[in-house]
Parts: sequence; structure tokens; C-alpha cells
Amino acid sequence: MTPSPPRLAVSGLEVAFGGLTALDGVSFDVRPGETVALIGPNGAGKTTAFNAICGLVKPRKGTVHIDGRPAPARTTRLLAAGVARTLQGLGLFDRLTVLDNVRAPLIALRDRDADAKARTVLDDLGLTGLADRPAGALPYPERKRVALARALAPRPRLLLLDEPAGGLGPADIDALAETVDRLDCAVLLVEHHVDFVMRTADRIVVLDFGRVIATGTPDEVRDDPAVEAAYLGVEAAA
Ligand SMILES: Nc1ncnc2c1ncn2[C@@H]1O[C@H](COP(=O)(O)OP(=O)(O)OP(=O)(O)O)[C@@H](O)[C@H]1O
Repeated sequence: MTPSPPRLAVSGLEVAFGGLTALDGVSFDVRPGETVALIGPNGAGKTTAFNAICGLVKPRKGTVHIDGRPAPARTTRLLAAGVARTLQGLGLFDRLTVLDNVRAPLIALRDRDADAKARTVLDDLGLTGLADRPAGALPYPERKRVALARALAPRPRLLLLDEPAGGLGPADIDALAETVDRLDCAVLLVEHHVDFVMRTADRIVVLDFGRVIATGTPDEVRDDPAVEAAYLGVEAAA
């Protein structure tokens, strides 16, 4: 039997901004059900990798495949291919209610069960009581949860999370880690919060200066001297 392809396969990705090579031959994959964290110091290329996966920047070389097929470049097509993402800036429609924000991707997909699916995900994330509030009126942790709910509403097979723990306090980070652990889709997350990454990731890919310098389980990566020098050492000294 042919093994099924990875949910996400990134191969030989090269991205340049003028003379700056932001990604230099980056390859990694995310298998079904797996949570992979992309970490590295500031400027390592994490966001650029995310953006290349979503078609927001065009690679000079390399490929991105979703379930064995070339990744589409437009958000709605990515959604239709089973890929959803959150944004660092959240990108909520502040004047719309929480429910309408979460329903938005389902409506874009012309999903007839938009209302029921949106309400289910609100329930899963403990947001039902806020369904009718304008998203812009909520405190940041709740807004962040709404952004996660919106990404989960179409029931993606691959979820891309851009700094999901950023700006959250310890209690919200704990709750988020539990939520991520419960997800059955594949997850790729970019995150600076090392404890959160160590708790949630099955595998970690470490970038430095646009190259993958290590890949492994949290324990393997923690013990890797190159990683300590490039990233964890910087964190530890901070
Ligand atoms: N649109 C752009 N134009 C020019 N240079 C860019 C652009 N986007 C990113 N870069 C550069 O590419 C490199 C990688 O940046 P990127 O934002 O991907 O890193 P990062 O690992 O996400 O960093 P951070 O943790 O600070 O968000 C950096 O040197 C950055 O200055």
C-alpha cells in the first residue's frame, strides 16, 4: 500500500527579498494529526515560511504541497483544500458579532451548515456566552480565542497558528495548550513561547538565518547544542 502523503510538505523553499535570502532551502513536513512548531530567533524566517505556505509570498525555488497536491495561493482555495490559519494581528471584523466572525469562512465556502458549525466551535472554545457581542468589544484573550474559533470553524485538516500564545497570560496559555492538544487536525505553529511549544509540539523545526538547523522531538531539540546557541540560549539569557 502506498503511504498517504504528508498533510503539508515543504520542500527546498527559497525566498528572497531583494538581496536578502529570508529562506534558504527549507524543507519539512507535517503529518496527519501531528503538531509541528516552527521556532527560531527573530528574523529566522518563520513568518516568511508561513506566508510562503499560504501563497502570500512567492518562493524563488521550492514547493509547498497539501495532501500531495500543490498548495493553492488564494485564501478561499486554501480553505477549500482544508487549510486554515490565524493571523498575528487577529484580523477580526471588530463591528461584527463573534458569531458572524466565526461564520465568515463557512459562508465564504457556501457551507449550508454555517450556523450550526459556527455555534459548535463557539461551544467547544467556551465562547457561546459571547456569540452576540461585537468582536471589537472583547478583551484581547477572548478576541484571540475568537480568531482561533474562526480558523477551526471550517474543520480544517491543517491549521496554521501564527504566535497563538503571544500576548496571553499563564492561565490563557494553559487553556490554549489544552485546546491544541485536543485538536485532531494537523497543526503547524510559529511561536516564541518556549514552554508552550515544548508542551504542545510533537515535533519542532528550528530555523536560523533562513535555514533549518534542527528537527526533532521537544527533548531532542532542547538538547541540541546548535539550537541552544541559536535560540534557546538567547531565551535563557533574556
Ligand atoms: N516584506 C519583506 N521585505 C523585506 N524583508 C523582509 C520582508 N519580510 C521579512 N523580511 C526579512 O526576512 C527575514 C525573515 O523575516 P521573518 O519575519 O520571516 O522572520 P521571523 O522568524 O518570523 O521573525 P520574528 O520572530 O521577528 O517575527 C528578516 O531578515 C526580515 O527582516
